[in-house]
Amino acid sequence: MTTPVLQMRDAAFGYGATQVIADVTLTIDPGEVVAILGPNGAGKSTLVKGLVGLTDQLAGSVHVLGSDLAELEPGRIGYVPQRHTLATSVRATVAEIVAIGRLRFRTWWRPWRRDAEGDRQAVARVLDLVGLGDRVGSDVAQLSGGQQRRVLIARALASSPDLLIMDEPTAGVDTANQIVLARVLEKLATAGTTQLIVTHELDALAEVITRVIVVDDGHITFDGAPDDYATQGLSHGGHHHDHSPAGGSARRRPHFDAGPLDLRGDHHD
Ligand SMILES: Nc1ncnc2c1ncn2[C@@H]1O[C@H](COP(=O)(O)OP(=O)(O)OP(=O)(O)O)[C@@H](O)[C@H]1O
Repeated sequence: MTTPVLQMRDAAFGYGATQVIADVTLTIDPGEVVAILGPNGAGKSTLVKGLVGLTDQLAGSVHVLGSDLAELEPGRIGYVPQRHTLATSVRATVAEIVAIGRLRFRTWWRPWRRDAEGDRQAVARVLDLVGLGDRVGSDVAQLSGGQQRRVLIARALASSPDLLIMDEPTAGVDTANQIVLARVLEKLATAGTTQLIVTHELDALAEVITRVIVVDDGHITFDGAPDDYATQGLSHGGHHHDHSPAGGSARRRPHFDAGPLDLRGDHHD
């Protein structure tokens, strides 16, 4: 039996004493590409931010590949925040931003010893993957919003995460760039990258999604295959209450022979 990438039981998340989302029980297996849908303010961001320590876990258990979330080594979960671009007065090149994702592979006891060639290759590889292989040396401020979003995806991928979380990756991006982004996510899915994507634009990502979770008013109200969401979910106004915690009916990607991205390079000591 494969170890689930993510396993949550009766988990709740919020801000300090304020609970925003509760009773989250779900299992995500390797290779699944899960869309999290739901109205504004439902608690989608609060849920995914809880997985990277940006909101507080207030109840239940959360395990990532068998490890308790509280003990998880940084970088195991890649995170692309919502509505975030790289417009800044601090100048940085695309490669410099993406290289931040490599910090996971520096050791605290020897921070100066780095595998410069391994880092360079990993950065080049993730930039190729997101279609920005020719922009390595560009100033990020010169890139479009959609391209900056792809730089952030590359930065998250540079840490070779077991799970890639993206909060509304296609929001505020024009249709042409949405298509480019959808292709990037498809490529990642083919490589076996497990993805959790908060989105309002399911249509743009229809080809890549293997499972849909709907969050409404701080609870999961649907968890199942995209086809079931399309047929049952819509006919019930998007609020299907036959909640299947283990996602047993979720469609699995029929083929993925490549393993998850491994960009660790030579970080052995
Ligand atoms: N820093 C915070 N402190 C307290 N409450 C917050 C904080 N940030 C968000 N909330 C509250 O948490 C609730 C859920 O917000 P969240 O951003 O998770 O929703 P969402 O489903 O991601 O919405 P959207 O689609 O608009 O991004 C909202 O009622 C919001 O007011």
